[in-house]
Amino acid sequence: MGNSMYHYWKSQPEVLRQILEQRKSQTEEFVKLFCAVNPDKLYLIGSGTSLNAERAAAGYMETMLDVDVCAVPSSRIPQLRGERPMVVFISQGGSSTNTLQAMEQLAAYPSISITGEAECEIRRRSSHHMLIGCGEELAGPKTVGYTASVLCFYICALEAALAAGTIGPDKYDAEIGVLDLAVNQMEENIRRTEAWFRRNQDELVQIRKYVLVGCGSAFAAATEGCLKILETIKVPSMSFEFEEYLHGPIILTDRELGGVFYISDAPGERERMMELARCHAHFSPYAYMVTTDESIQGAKVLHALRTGHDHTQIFEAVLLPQLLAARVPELLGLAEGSPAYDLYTKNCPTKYNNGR
Ligand SMILES: O=P(O)(O)OC[C@H]1O[C@](O)(CO)[C@@H](O)[C@@H]1O
Repeated sequence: MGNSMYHYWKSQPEVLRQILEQRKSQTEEFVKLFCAVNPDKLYLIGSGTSLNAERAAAGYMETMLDVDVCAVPSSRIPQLRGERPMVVFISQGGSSTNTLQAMEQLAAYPSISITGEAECEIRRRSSHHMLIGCGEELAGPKTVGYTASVLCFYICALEAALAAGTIGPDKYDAEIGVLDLAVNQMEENIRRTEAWFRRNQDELVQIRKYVLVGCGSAFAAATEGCLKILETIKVPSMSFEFEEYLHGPIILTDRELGGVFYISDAPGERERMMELARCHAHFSPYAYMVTTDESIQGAKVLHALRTGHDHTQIFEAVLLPQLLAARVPELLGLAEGSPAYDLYTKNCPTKYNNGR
């Protein structure tokens, strides 16, 4: 239990609270570099869940810092643009070979690395470094590593924006208040997600393919959630932005498709999404809704607490697929990992020195 995915899943509110509390010291190195470089373009570079965290956080960082923020995969480095670009490498384990390669390729630019592991190759090769703040996550597929990475990007943006004067103290306090609320709500959202799982457990173990549909940050969280589902339950799992789903992918709906619909709170959009969930339920027994609307009732409905701010929906929407990934494999008696993954990475390593 101590190193299980479930254990890390459940630890999220506590870890995130600690990151919020220590935000000044944790972001010190980032803020110093940001103020020295005064970048007009910020590149976030990483792989897998780290890449999903970058993508989730980029929009908020851009708004707070008032600079262009580009989230790119380690293996696809573009020609850097801007007069004063700054690079942020993120790696939870700190040893991904493609991120190390990206660091070599971009050695001429001012950069900082952010890692989960305190002792790692990426840190050894960095001139500037900071920790994600979630400690070592020993379970293979990361849960707290994701939400901690997103929060880490958020606090970097807030502290640097305050130091650079892009936002004033009142705005800063208000933004911290929103993050604080989201982390407090996470505790109750964890409880509600577990209760939802218990109510639906018997049918959840039968689902052989998934689609997760959301808007804004719920879509970003759904994308990370799908990665978790397919890495653990080992079934196809797709995420779509709501309106994009209607433009074709909906055609895949059949009685075996499990659908999770994050119902938007925006008027108009909310009704259209509700209708989509009802349409899915018409064809499949596996139609699940996540909503703040208490008037919608039923065992399949998960009532979530939200702050009313899009960027904090990450911390709520990702909980459901993360819990599926943490619990369903054990109920199905599935083995961890895969022979194909092991064979491939033996011949073509993705971690420096096997991650040691
Ligand atoms: O964030 P890191 O440690 O660079 O790892 C990138 C990805 O590689 C994996 O470790 C798989 O090789 C994923 O779990 C992770 O998201």
